[in-house]
Amino acid sequence: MTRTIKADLCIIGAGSGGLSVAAGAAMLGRKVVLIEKGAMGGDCLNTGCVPSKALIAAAARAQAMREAEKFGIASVEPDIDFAAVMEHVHDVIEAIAPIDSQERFEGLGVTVLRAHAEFTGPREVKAGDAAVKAKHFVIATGSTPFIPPIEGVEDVPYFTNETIFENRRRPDHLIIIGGGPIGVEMAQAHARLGAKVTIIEGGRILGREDPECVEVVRARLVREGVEIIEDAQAEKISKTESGVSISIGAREIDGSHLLIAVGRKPVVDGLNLVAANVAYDDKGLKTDNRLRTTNKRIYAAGDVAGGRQFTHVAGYHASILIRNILFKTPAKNNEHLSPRVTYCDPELAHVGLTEAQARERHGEVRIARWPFAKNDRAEAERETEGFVKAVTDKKGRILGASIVGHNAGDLLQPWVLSLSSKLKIRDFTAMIAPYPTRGEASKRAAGDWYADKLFSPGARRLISLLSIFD
Ligand SMILES: Cc1cc2nc3c(=O)[nH]c(=O)nc-3n(C[C@H](O)[C@H](O)[C@H](O)COP(=O)(O)OP(=O)(O)OC[C@H]3O[C@@H](n4cnc5c(N)ncnc54)[C@H](O)[C@@H]3O)c2cc1C
Ligand SMILES: NC(=O)c1ccc[n+]([C@@H]2O[C@H](COP(=O)([O-])OP(=O)(O)OC[C@H]3O[C@@H](n4cnc5c(N)ncnc54)[C@H](O)[C@@H]3O)[C@@H](O)[C@H]2O)c1
Repeated sequence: MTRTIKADLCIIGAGSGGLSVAAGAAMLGRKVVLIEKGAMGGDCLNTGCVPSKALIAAAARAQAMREAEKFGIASVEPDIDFAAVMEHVHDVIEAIAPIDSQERFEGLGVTVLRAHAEFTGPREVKAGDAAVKAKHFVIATGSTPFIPPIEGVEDVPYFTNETIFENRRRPDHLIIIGGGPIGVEMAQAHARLGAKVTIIEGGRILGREDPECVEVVRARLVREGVEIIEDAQAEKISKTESGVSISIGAREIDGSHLLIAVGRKPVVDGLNLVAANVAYDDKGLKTDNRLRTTNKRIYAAGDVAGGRQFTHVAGYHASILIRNILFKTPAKNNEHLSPRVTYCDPELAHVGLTEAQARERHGEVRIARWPFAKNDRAEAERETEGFVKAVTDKKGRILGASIVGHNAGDLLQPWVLSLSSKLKIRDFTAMIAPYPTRGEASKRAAGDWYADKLFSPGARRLISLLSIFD
């Protein structure tokens, strides 16, 4: 028999987006129903950010052992127990899982239903034996791996991010189709853990990023033994005795395992969105700038909203929805100010416009730059690859920043703040940065922006003139 539950807010999907909306609304005293058909925590906790970063951390330890010699410590080839590495990955998931758990959310007062949800009308959802009637709905159903229609793909075994962290046997030769963030992060991690790795990329690896930064990452990947084949379309995949074979033109690449990482598609199937009057396309739900769908009582959050696919963006969407739905203040989605970081080594972090985008939109731009090769901390730690690069308009308004180097994701944060707070490059020069930190490179980049003017013949003349007061 169907039971009816009435709520202020019904959220479909307990991933990064749905959980953040649910927690905020429950803590503000609203009656919330959260529906999840799979594991609590969604993609990020179970098959995305958390396992990938845990695997990357293990791989970094292995690499540090190989490179210890530069510190006067004997380098050794690590003895890697791949199954134990995956145990570590799952330990990390388990350690974080309680924060996203059903128990925690029930403790906050949320009604959690573990079932597939689908709309039965514009203001009603069915989930298991429950019919949920709510004043507002949030669709936060995320995304799944896109599997390209390459000939033979249906007849071969392959990993996606949903299965690769279950693999307990080190691949002899992992072929990765797709050189985006998933492809690059997984390539380096597996190579460092002892697998031979080949990336097959249709365009250029990390194609959204500043090419100058990508070159630094590419050089490191190649140095560590990752084979990168770019501008290459996989035309056919076949099963072989030892694994798979990929045809690219006349070339055949044989490997033991295959990972497909060519992008993700929004999860809209099975929601009966027609009954809810919610429009969507291949990119996701159609929303306005307040994240409302074509049904004004139904909102979107996270990957399914059709914008950037990051956990911090899903969390940001949640804050926009809380303001729109609960505080009734029209809050706009400005996710173009959100950063992105690829957690390869060296990391590649970016916010705002790239140099190419800035030149296209603003014409004349100026670049502030500082290499880690001129940073004392980087030198002490023998991690001098990469640089800070910021793009400004003629007057010093910051338009974007890219950092490639060790810990770039953390180093990017002041630049993220500078964009959201509309700071200028001179604000960086006014800051006192602690010595010796890698973060000093950002201040030095800003100083570099002024170098031409500060040390110009005109400035020298002025100083000479002022010396009459000595
Ligand atoms: C390998 C990998 C690494 C990543 N690394 C990072 C990173 O380092 N940093 C970063 O910011 N982002 C990263 N991401 C992206 C990040 O994981 C996603 O952007 C984020 O998880 C999206 O959250 P979401 O809430 O939109 O969707 P999800 O987390 O996918 O949650 C959606 C939930 O909805 C449920 N659901 C779907 N349909 C229904 C239904 N009909 N009824 C009930 N429940 C339903 C699903 O089961 C799922 O649990 C990574 C992604 C991958 C794949
Ligand atoms: N560090 C992070 O924050 C992080 C890490 C992993 C994933 N993510 C998120 O997950 C999303 C999905 O990642 P992704 O790497 O799967 O997708 P992506 O869309 O970012 O990159 C996919 C790559 O595959 C290539 N490609 C597409 N079709 C191809 C084909 N047939 N043959 C060869 N190459 C092909 C594309 O040119 C592109 O470079 C990311 O965009 C990001 O939002 C984030």
